[in-house]
Amino acid sequence: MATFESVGLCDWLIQQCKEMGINRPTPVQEKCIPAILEGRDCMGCAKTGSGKTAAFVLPVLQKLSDDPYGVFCLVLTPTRELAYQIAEQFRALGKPLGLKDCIIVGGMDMVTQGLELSRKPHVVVATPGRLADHIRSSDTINLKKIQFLILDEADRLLEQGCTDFTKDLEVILSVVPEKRQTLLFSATLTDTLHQLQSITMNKPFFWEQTSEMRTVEELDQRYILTPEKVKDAYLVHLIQKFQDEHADWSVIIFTNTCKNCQILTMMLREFNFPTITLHSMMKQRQRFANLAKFKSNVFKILVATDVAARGLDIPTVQVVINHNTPGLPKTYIHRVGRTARAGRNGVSITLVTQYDIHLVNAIEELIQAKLKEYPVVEKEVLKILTQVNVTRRQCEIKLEATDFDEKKNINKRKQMILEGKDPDLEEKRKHELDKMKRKEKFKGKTQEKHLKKKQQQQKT
Ligand SMILES: Nc1ncnc2c1ncn2[C@@H]1O[C@H](COP(=O)(O)OP(=O)(O)OP(=O)(O)O)[C@@H](O)[C@H]1O
Repeated sequence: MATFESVGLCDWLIQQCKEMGINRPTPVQEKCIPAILEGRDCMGCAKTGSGKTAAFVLPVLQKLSDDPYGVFCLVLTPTRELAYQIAEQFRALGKPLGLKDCIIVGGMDMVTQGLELSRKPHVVVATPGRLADHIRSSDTINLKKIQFLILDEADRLLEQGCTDFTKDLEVILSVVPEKRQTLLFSATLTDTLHQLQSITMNKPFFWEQTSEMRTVEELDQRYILTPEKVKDAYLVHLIQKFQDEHADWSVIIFTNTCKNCQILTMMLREFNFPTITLHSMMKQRQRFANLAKFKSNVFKILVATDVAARGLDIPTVQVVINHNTPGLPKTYIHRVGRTARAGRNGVSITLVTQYDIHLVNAIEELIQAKLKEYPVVEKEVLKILTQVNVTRRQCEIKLEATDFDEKKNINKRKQMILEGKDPDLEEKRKHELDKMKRKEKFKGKTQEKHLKKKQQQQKT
């Protein structure tokens, strides 16, 4: 069995790991640490909660202690909360070095960040958008001598999703040296492999955990088939059950929109469940504060959008509930990976409507496992159905009375302007597109009707 000595770590780091309760390397650490210490680029693909962060933090710290100078390492990651979490790992493991780190994320003061950057931290952990803003607006940021560029959740950084990082990445890549070590990590690297390989320079060391299943064995993966209208009653029923039977468990509920997040939080609070929320329409300070309250167990239930789907490491999370079935199987892997971390057990329950069955099939194909039905006494759920739906409606009305939608609209327009688009023109385009889609749908339906009529006529 490998040890931290056998993978090449020096004594002070081994000691520091021990102090943190980390005694033996996990497989991703065992394979990737020696390659990184050798000076190779590295791509590591291992399941959620398998210790990928320490797989890059430890060798970087070792190299840094050999030759500490200037900005040594740049880590990019898709979310602000994750940036803080990674910086914490650097700080904890690098304590004996007196490591100086700097976190550059959106939603925080740019001037303070600029000052911190100018003090030459050893490690910069950043979200791409804000770091690119700093690079564009100032020539004092010097990343020309970094030795390591790390892309955590690398596939997310390179995919063109709703938050598209590719332009910001181009800006960042244009100011870092060509001669560097590039390290890419994620639980879902393989489908963006080609794109990722173009970022690494010298033939990277690639390691992927070989195992039939893409999710961890300690995770009990369940589903509940429910009509859309009964979903919330199931949710309240499940939360009540977990509260009654396992008072110390923490639960994350994932949902698809910020508004839904807000409404579900309000609704669960009406039922006196200690609930808190995390989504991208909140002020950044509030996001951090809510996450801290959830981590410290002050609130046991977190309702979040996919902003919390990747990377967050909260050991007390025993249950993940998907209030909506994720459209992308990859998102499912990351969401349910918030529980059953580092060898612990966990349960995930996905609420599935009759329209989502194809999504479940796609998920099962990717994870190479079948979800099992979660047993529920339906009678119990139906008992609370009316009360839950009335409460939800009341919460919707309450939220409509606030400026939530207006804020959302302003945020959307702000984002478009930042992306160099004209919000009015975009709105017009969207309107036209919707009109065309409606027309097509109508045409399809009429054709279908016509066909059915014809078939009936032929039968008679
Ligand atoms: N060798 C080890 N032994 C025991 N625990 C470890 C070891 N390495 C890391 N851990 C712990 O395992 C937990 C999960 O690690 P980490 O957050 O790095 O997972 P990950 O692989 O990056 O997951 P994700 O894909 O969800 O981001 C952390 O709490 C970390 O402290």
